[in-house]
Amino acid sequence: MISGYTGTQIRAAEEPLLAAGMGAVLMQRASHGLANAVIRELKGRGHRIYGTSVAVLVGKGNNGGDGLFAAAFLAARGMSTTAVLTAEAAHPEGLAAFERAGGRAHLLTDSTLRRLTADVARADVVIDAVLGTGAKGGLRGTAAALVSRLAGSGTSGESLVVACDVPSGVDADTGQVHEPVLAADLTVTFGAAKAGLLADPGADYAGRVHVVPIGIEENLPLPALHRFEAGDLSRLLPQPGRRSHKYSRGVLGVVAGSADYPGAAVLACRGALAAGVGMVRYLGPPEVASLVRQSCPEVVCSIGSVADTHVQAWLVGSGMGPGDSEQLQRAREAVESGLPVIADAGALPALPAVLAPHVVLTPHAGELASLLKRLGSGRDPELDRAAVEADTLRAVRLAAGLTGATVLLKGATTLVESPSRHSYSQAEGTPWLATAGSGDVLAGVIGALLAQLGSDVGHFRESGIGPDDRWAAIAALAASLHGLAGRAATAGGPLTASRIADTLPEAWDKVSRLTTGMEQGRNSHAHPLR
Ligand SMILES: NC(=O)C1=CN([C@@H]2O[C@H](COP(=O)(O)OP(=O)(O)OC[C@H]3O[C@@H](n4cnc5c(N)ncnc54)[C@H](O)[C@@H]3O)[C@@H](O)[C@H]2O)[C@@H](O)CC1
Ligand SMILES: [K+]
Repeated sequence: MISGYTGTQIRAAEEPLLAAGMGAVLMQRASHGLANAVIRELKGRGHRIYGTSVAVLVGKGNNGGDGLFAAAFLAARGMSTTAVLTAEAAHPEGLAAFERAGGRAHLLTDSTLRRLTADVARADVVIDAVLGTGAKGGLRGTAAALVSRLAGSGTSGESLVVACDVPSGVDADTGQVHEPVLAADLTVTFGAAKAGLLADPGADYAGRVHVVPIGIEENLPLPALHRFEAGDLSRLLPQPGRRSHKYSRGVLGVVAGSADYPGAAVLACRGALAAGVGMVRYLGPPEVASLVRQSCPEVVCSIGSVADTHVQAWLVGSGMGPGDSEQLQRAREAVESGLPVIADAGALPALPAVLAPHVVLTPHAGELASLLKRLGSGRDPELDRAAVEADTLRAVRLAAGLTGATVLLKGATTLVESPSRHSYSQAEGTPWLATAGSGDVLAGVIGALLAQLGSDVGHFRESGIGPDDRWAAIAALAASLHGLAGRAATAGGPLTASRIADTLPEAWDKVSRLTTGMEQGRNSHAHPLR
């Protein structure tokens, strides 16, 4: 499990060590970790270290100090180092160490902007150490102009860009982005992962994230965000026992599909079957049921009522529209049943405003904006799709708080939020997953895991996950599996939703073979987060 913390939490954890006079030690650990990560990355790419050029963009605070000390380490390894000071003030000891090591520092002004931009664009490595957790807002003045020019010319695309702690302009707490931001290939972050690196749009700019421990770990509070890793899946995914039978393994009821979108029902059923549910019972219009039967002979179809259908969980809404009144009525009955429900797509606007944690809503950004608008989102009635995308963590938290339901926001990074503010962020997927029907398969996987795991409070408690938060954990496990299946199904080319379902058992099998021992065997100084 990866834990994400807000910048504010990290700064609070640093406080006792700073009070004990350990500030300089923390900065040495951070900057050493940053320099080592740069060296590892260059070696990994087959580049030599000696003679390779590095330009560090330096802000006036401690983030700039980290950058200067790291550049001093790199200069000592024979790299050709240039520091671009974006403010008249710079961390004095850091600057002194950098100059002692033979580095050259230049002040960025209107008159040096053009020349220094060209120098930075030519560097093999660019370290962004302008703003860290102490930033208010984004880059300004000549620093903003330099980064805009680099991004505009595309020249930074040829350099290895490494962000120090966070890409400057990304809010460490929320992942909000203040443009312009230099997109990093790698973010080397100190003490623990920042929540803003694990949520979009911040994650778009962070690249891979490496955590460098600096000795604050025992002061850290409960994390703001969690991310399951393969070892967690191996521990938490259900495994049938020797005496299991199809009913004990979980039965999922599916209310999905319509005359317009019959395929959604098929894909939801395929996702559920691929995710190990004991049985799927489908309720819906005869023409959709007939397609489901043809495509998935395993599914038991009927036109019965929700009340008469014995299941452990319901999936409702995929491929349904506002005109599908009979199906929407079934969706509402499923929610009223008190059983766990995954409510997708067409069901979202049709459900009561106040729900419960065992109801998992799965909107994309546009659907979440509509949901928030319908709920009157209190302080912010203007919250539209763009606003949701610009501040995903806040939007998903708002929705979980207002509805009382568990909310999963689909996207490049999937966020899941329980109403008691237990948050997950999963990013195993690939952009190829953005294909029609992919969300229907995800709904099926969530439904299958709700049916199999929903009643097993103890299973989650053993992992420190409380009863009301287990629904979010189940949704996050499903998002993770869906992402892993998508990644396994593409060799770098297009993907269909059916392939995601087809590949899912293989992805499940692969993670189930992992043991947590493998996780412990990892290099504790560099945790690759994606
Ligand atoms: N506090 C600590 O013990 C440690 C901090 N570390 C580093 O220190 C960073 C935090 O340092 P600071 O608190 O000095 O703050 P930052 O270095 O993040 O930057 C803020 C500095 O720039 C100014 N500033 C704020 N917003 C600005 C903006 N939009 N444009 C221009 N200037 C702006 C502030 O007045 C402050 O001086 C961390 O991100 C990390 O890199 C590490 O060295 C590890 C130890
Ligand atoms: K930075």
